[in-house]
Amino acid sequence: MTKGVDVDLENVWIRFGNFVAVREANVNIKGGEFFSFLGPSGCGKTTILRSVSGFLEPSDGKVRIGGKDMAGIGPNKRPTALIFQNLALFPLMKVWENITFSMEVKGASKAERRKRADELLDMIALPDQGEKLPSELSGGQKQRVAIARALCAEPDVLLLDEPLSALDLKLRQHMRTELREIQQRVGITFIYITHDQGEALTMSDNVAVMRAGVIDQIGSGHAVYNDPATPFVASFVGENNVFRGKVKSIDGNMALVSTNRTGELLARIATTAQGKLKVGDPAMMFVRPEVLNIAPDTSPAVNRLTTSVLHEEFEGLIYNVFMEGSEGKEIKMSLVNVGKQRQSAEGNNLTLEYVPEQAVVLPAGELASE
Ligand SMILES: Nc1ncnc2c1ncn2[C@@H]1O[C@H](COP(=O)(O)OP(=O)(O)OP(=O)(O)O)[C@@H](O)[C@H]1O
Repeated sequence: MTKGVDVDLENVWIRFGNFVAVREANVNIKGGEFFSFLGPSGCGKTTILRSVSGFLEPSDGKVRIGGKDMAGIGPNKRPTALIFQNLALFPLMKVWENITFSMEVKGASKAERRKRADELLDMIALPDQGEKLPSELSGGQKQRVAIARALCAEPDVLLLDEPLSALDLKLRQHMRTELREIQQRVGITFIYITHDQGEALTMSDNVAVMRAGVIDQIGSGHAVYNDPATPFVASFVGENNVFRGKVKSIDGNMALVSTNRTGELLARIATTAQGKLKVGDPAMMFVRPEVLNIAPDTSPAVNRLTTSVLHEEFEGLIYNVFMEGSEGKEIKMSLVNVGKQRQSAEGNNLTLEYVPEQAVVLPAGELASE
């Protein structure tokens, strides 16, 4: 099987009439990487994928695969294979025939096809299932057969457009691990489209977070979660509490933000804003639910906020405590369940604290809508 090749988008714009679906996309996807485009519905993820697969030409800019400019090269001539949400296996063909359909079209012998099907069935951990019909497989098994069918054509790049969204939650979570394992086994470039941040973070080497046609950030799951480049990324990837205010002072990479309701809050300036954020600038401070804690009486005043508890919920692994925030938004704190029944604080005031380095300050900007 071929190893993956780089996929590059250079200054790619895609317009439909006056509507800009993708704005100035610059992306370098390394050969053999699992790369995801993550963003809400309608942000342009599928449109980007279509420009890589060749079903759509960019209005401006270049798509390169393996360094080669793809302009004017149709989908059948590109070293890519595409997997959709609706897999559409051929219902009357056996699993092994489904997998090797592309070889049959090219006139390969039955013996060759059978041999290749067995290799691919091993690859997707479904040995000895080749004689079954698709209707005799589970949803997850069908998904794996669709992947094997796409891999049979020996693409350099596999494009996956929300392939797990039709599966139920448990299977979806299981398939994340499977997909990642298959990708590591075959070693080719996977480009994955999803609006599910859990999927993107668990499987990807790198993630591009998109908002309304614009790529806000490209980085590892760790980077986009812990060091978001924009308020949109901070509020779209995972859960976050946001506090609005103005920068009161800056000391190195730390900023003190005066907020309207919750006093002065200290946090680390996000990497992209370091050296740019100035005293007096409108800012947003983000602190994740798992970073908040109940403050002991001795903690320093700058990392503390006092607010009233509205309600609590028990989720098994964690207790979620919802408190009064500003602008009608609740503040959420998640406490790990250590096996002791928690005394509910509903109706009381709580003073919270956090480690300032684990909270992030960004210039004020657009948030993701729920
Ligand atoms: N052929 C087209 N003509 C006009 N507008 C289009 C066309 N294809 C897509 N769009 C618009 O471009 C935007 C991006 O669409 P796209 O399908 O890429 O979104 P997406 O991020 O994949 O969303 P979803 O997660 O819902 O599939 C949308 O506003 C969509 O309406």
